[in-house]
Amino acid sequence: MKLKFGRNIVSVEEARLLLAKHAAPLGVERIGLAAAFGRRLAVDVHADHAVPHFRRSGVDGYAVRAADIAEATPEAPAQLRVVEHIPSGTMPQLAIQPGTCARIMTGAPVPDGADAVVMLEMTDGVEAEAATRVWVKKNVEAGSNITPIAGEIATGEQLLACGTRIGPGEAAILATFGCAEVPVYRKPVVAIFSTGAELLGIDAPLEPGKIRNSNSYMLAAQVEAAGGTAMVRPALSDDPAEVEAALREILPAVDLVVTSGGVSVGDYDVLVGVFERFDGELLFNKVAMRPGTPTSAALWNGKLLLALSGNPGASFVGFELFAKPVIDWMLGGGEPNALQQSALLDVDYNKPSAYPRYVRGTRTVVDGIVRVKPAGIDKSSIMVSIKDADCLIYLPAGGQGFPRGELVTVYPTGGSR
Ligand SMILES: Nc1nc2c(c(=O)[nH]1)N[C@H]1C(S)=C(S)[C@@H](COP(=O)(O)OP(=O)(O)OC[C@H]3O[C@@H](n4cnc5c(N)ncnc54)[C@H](O)[C@@H]3O)O[C@H]1N2
Ligand code: MOO
Ligand SMILES: [Mg+2]
Repeated sequence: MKLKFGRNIVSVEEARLLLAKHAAPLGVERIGLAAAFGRRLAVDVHADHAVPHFRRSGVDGYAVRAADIAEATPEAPAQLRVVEHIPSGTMPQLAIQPGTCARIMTGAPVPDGADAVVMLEMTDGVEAEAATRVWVKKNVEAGSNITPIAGEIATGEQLLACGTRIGPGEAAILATFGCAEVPVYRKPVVAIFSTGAELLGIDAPLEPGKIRNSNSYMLAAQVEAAGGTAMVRPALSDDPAEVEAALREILPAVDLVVTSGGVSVGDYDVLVGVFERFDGELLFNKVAMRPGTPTSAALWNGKLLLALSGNPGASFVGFELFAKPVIDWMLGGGEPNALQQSALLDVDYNKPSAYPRYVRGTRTVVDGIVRVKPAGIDKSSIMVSIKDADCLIYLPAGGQGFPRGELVTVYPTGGSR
């Protein structure tokens, strides 16, 4: 099989579908709630009790029978006998009988017999008698300042769906219901290999003709932002047998392998050689997109291998389009483009393209409208502008380019999904 020039092209969407078939959620682990932020739940969460589970006072004041103070005014306050004091966390001991009340604090259980709580500010007490007698200066409606049992959440209600990412609101729910240990999907471990004889370690001095391996660290940061665990492996040479051996060795220990470089038509484009000799299943080896047209993917012993173009811009974009959704599917997530936005193009973009383009973009919001422009020079060999990208600008194929003011679709990059 000769792949270098004979390749079957698939669309970005087709490529994603091919990957999705092999990117099921990983196993489930139970971890402490504080360690689970950002992870995805592996179960539905239902309320096993009501919230609140007692009638809860919303203010500091007196729990009363509304009928007892129906006529109360500042001039003619209603006098009530205080039968007990109820701090938060303490159950009342006495029911409220006509003519009596209980001093009660915010969040405390309202005693039986009471049907309203009057705020402290609406009452007067004589210092010496304050503990036992109060004058209420205003009437309140029955139900005032009391949250009824289940007023917020009913028993049995579904609160969170399997696959939900655990953020602040989810953390509050899980804590409320005593989920000290949370079942979440395991984080995918992603091995990252760069290929190419020109690559130096990042701690090595520069040598003529060589460069330091920046892609591996860029990709590792992308893996972590996507919710995976990055495992940066030493860069590989241009020898297909050596690359195949390194990939075979790491495969059992990881959930996904991402390589960068060596997928084009060059003499030393080693991944092409690996795909020609290996015993896995090639999923695709050309995608209708720019940059990263030669992006390839294979299935090897049940594990996905994603081979990204080596140019830094193409590696970055390829990761966002393909590896990020794979990692999120493994984490129990769903739709990869859920957070796509519409934005106004802020510059003329005059480069037409035979394939859809995914341009690294920088967004701004002006008067509530999202505007976007390319992040620096839009060339896949350019690394330095990646730091300025917060999205990919999708530009469909064909045409004469796109004028400033055109409404375009953008996909947020990095941890934003
Ligand atoms: N005759 C053709 N030549 C090229 C074509 C083509 O269609 N016909 N496509 C060009 C495009 S577009 C791209 S993208 C690259 C893809 O190349 P590879 O995926 O084979 O990647 P390499 O050849 O290994 O490297 C390309 C470029 O990127 C630098 N690189 C690679 N790895 C790293 C790394 N880990 N850190 C930093 N920089 C890296 C490498 O030194 C090269 O400069 O092919 C074009 N050529
Ligand atoms: O297709 Mo290359 O991958 O543009 O940059
Ligand atoms: Mg090459």
